[in-house]
Amino acid sequence: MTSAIRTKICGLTTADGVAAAVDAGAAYVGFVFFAKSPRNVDIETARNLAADVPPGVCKVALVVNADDATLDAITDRVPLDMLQLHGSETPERVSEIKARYGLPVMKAVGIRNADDLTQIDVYAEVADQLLIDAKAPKGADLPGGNGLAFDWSLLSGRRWPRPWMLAGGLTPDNAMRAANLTGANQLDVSSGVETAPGIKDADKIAAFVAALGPQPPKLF
Ligand SMILES: O=C(O)c1ccccc1NCC(=O)[C@H](O)[C@H](O)COP(=O)(O)O
Repeated sequence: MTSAIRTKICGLTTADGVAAAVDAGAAYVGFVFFAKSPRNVDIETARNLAADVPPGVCKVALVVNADDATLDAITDRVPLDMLQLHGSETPERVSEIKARYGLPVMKAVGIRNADDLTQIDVYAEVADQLLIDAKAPKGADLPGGNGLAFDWSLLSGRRWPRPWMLAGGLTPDNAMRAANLTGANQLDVSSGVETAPGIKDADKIAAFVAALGPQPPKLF
């Protein structure tokens, strides 16, 4: 039985959403910088939201194939604890970003079938943490945040030399089962705690975190 599971509430866009995540006991809060996303925030909004996050909760900026100018602008203005790379960033680019910004980097790896698992090993060499997510459907507008799960049994019994979190289609109802099946001790959720794309729901956030029991101390 898995216990002591940290949660990341991703795609927060309002002060109420941030407060709901913090009050529920989330270990991470995520801000999405991706224009096509219904969860996209601009830099000033993210700066204001981040200012409300107490110490001990990890503030994560999610970017997709961002160039240095974009990352410079975000990191200059927003007080952050981690960068999440959710595009097709190469291992070399992950290392470059780690060195340039001095922040821990979490690399998202998309999984559809067993062949995709090799990418986890590749990125475990360079990233500080991994986010193992469902691979977006071909032609999807968003590389993540699609509310889709992958076959969790693919991860059963596997271990990696880096901290990692599970994502993709998680909800208050399936979160504990997903953790038990995969061995994940960190879970990330976005759509599963929303009433509509981009609209977070405080009750669903509380239910998601509560479903996993007390939150352990932060890792980053
Ligand atoms: O959430 C988005 O809109 C998004 C946009 C572009 C890249 C990634 C995005 N989300 C990534 C996340 O970290 C999500 O929390 C993760 O994919 C799980 O999403 P969901 O299945 O909706 O819970």
